[in-house]
Amino acid sequence: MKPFVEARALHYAVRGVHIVADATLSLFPGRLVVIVGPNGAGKSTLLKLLSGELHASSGEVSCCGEPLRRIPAWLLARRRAVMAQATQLAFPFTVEEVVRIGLDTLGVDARGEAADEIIARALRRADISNLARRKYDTLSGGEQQRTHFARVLCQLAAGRRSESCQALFLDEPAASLDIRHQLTLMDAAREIADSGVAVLAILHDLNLAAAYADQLVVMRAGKLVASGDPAKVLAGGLLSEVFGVHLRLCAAPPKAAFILPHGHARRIAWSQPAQTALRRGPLDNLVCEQGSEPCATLLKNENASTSFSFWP
Ligand SMILES: Nc1ncnc2c1ncn2[C@@H]1O[C@H](COP(=O)(O)OP(=O)(O)OP(=O)(O)O)[C@@H](O)[C@H]1O
Repeated sequence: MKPFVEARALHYAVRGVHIVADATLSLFPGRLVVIVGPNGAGKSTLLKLLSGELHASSGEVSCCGEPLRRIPAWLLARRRAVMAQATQLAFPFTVEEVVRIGLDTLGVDARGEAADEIIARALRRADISNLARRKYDTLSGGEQQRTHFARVLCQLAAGRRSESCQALFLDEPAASLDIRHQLTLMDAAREIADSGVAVLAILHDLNLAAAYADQLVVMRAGKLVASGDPAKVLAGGLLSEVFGVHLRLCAAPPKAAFILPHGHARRIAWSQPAQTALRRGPLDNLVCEQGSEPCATLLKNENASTSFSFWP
């Protein structure tokens, strides 16, 4: 399969400081790539280089085999949607108007029944239909984040009418979300990837990264220091070193589960078989068990057995 977006030997420097160095990465249709790494590692900068928002100091990014910088903005808007880490809005838009921007950027008819249906679907998928008429600047942080997710869903849906291959870039899309909306958003990202879109997400939550990524990329100081199957990347000692925290492996638990942090007590990330099982498993089956220790939430899936990583 050919990559949809391909970056080779990318460098990006500001005033002689290398923010991204020698980054080579391909995004394939149907695959969800997650980038993790400490603050300032260069993750957002790399996402901007791959999405065409920034141009590399050296190296090349191509999309469908064409150099990204040669693709006109109107066509790029149809081929890829970007949810930035933070978005400032200059006018007092309603939620629906912000989501409609996803259509306006494509230069397509943003009025009419078809457009309304795309917008309604995006609002529903991001669970903000009830907020459609609210002013964006009166929303909570998580509601604003879901509004921008709806906007990019809307842009992708409209762009799909003319472009069969697309990419979705998500920069910390779940940072302000509660656990249900984190899972809902990542489920949607997974579904979008499964529909043939190349998805790249930056996440700080290693649980989410482990649960949803097809490929996990670790960045440190501008460089890609690991890339591959999440279970392998998480199981090695690299993450302890990169994040400066102690990580040790635990024995397999009796049931596959996704355990969320309880205070600062523990963080657990699942290996690939459990991720697959979890994705397919029911999310309404909530129990609370982990030996004698309490844990905040545990999503149980009876069918899987697995090992997991444990941050005490
Ligand atoms: N235009 C710029 N001028 C100077 N420094 C910059 C510029 N853009 C980014 N940087 C620096 O480059 C580094 C990487 O920034 P980037 O936003 O890509 O990091 P990140 O990995 O996404 O971090 P975070 O997890 O905190 O969001 C940071 O130290 C940042 O301060």
